[in-house]
Amino acid sequence: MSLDCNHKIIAEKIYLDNRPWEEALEEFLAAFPAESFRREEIIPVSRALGRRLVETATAAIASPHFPASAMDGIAVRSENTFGASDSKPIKIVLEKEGRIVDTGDEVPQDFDAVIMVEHLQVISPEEVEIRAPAIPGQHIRSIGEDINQGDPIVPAGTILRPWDLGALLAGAIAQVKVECQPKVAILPTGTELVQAGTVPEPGQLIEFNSTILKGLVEEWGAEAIVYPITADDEEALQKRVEKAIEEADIVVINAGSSAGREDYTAKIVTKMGTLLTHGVAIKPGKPVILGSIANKAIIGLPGYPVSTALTARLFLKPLLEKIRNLKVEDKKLEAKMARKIPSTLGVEEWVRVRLEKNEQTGEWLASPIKRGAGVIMSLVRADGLLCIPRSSEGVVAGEKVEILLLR
Ligand SMILES: Nc1nc2c(c(=O)[nH]1)N[C@H]1C(S)=C(S)[C@@H](COP(=O)(O)OP(=O)(O)OC[C@H]3O[C@@H](n4cnc5c(N)ncnc54)[C@H](O)[C@@H]3O)O[C@H]1N2
Ligand code: MOO
Repeated sequence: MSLDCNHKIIAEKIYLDNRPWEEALEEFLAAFPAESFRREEIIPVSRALGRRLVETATAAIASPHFPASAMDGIAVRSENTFGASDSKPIKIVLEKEGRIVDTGDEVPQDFDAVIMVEHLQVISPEEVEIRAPAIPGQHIRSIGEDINQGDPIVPAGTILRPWDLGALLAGAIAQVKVECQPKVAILPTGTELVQAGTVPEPGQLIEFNSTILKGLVEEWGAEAIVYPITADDEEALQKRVEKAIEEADIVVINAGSSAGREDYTAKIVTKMGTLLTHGVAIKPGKPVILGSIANKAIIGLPGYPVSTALTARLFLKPLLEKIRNLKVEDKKLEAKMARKIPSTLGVEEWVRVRLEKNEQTGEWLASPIKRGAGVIMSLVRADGLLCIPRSSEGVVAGEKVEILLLR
């Protein structure tokens, strides 16, 4: 918008779409074949948690790769122990017939059993007595007991878990070929914003949405690249977007999404690529922007923090899931509404709720929290989100609802 000389507001383009978000999302996802974002890289095993393994990894060495004692005690030759009993104890001369070993130590050659220290009677510093025979192989972890050299350790396609990484390292695999994480550029915008750590003057606001987004992006298995704050300046924003498109697969522009004088996102997407959606029928988060520039995905997330978080959840999460071919499951819970919440027909509304358990019935009771999209504390306080569908004018007290958990 702009002001004419009589200071009246002149509308340039105020209308936004009012599409169902599912329809906008479907069209958006269809614009990006997942394969076009998939790349592979070789990285140290220690950094590969949560990554998809591209090639089956086979053990370079066996584990253990030497016969290892499984207990603290002495290594013996089992043949020297046969016949030992309470009535006929056998003496073992240390350094000759027995060697002291701790758990994990190599069992010296020619020794084929370990007797636990609890089962020894010390006669002198050089001699111990045993009262039961040792079975050959007793308390010895043989070569390859865990992993044989050349054995497949983790099959291709596995999303690597902590113990997968441990097994790879045990098999002397130091590096693995994995799928790259999608890269998400996060561009906070707004002349009023100042970097966290700065004391804000009146009119200035501490920038924090990029930290929320970075956390979400990492939770959803992608790499976040947070850019410095861009002022509300069309040329500056365009330059940032050009750079971000070169560096990332997905560019998230935060704020500047609605119809204000300094809201440039939709304009820039239209100029540089294809604007698919500007505005969906949800509250909060209505002015979301979806598009593409040079085959990269562009998402304009509304600036209010709750709108930012919700629209990221609705549009960025599914795109990352498509690229990674992996769903990050939502946690849900059935609850009963503590009181009535009215909602606008035709708009899907997402309400933050607190949950309380009725210890007698075991039922969960959901109470709505303040609705403002600028109230970050509503997310801090909330246990979950309730979605009131477009077709509904609200929920009534006692109604059974499904809550998307935030904890
Ligand atoms: N005339 C109209 N005004 C507005 C409409 C509308 O349809 N017509 N939509 C409203 C809705 S709904 C939303 S949501 C907001 C979205 O606004 P923008 O995406 O353009 O964001 P801004 O106006 O720049 O910022 C809103 C608010 O959020 C703060 N903000 C922005 N970025 C950050 C950040 N990185 N960290 C922390 N806080 C941030 C910003 O300072 C503002 O206070 O528009 C309504 N207006
Ligand atoms: O869409 Mo806005 O996020 O309702 O306030």
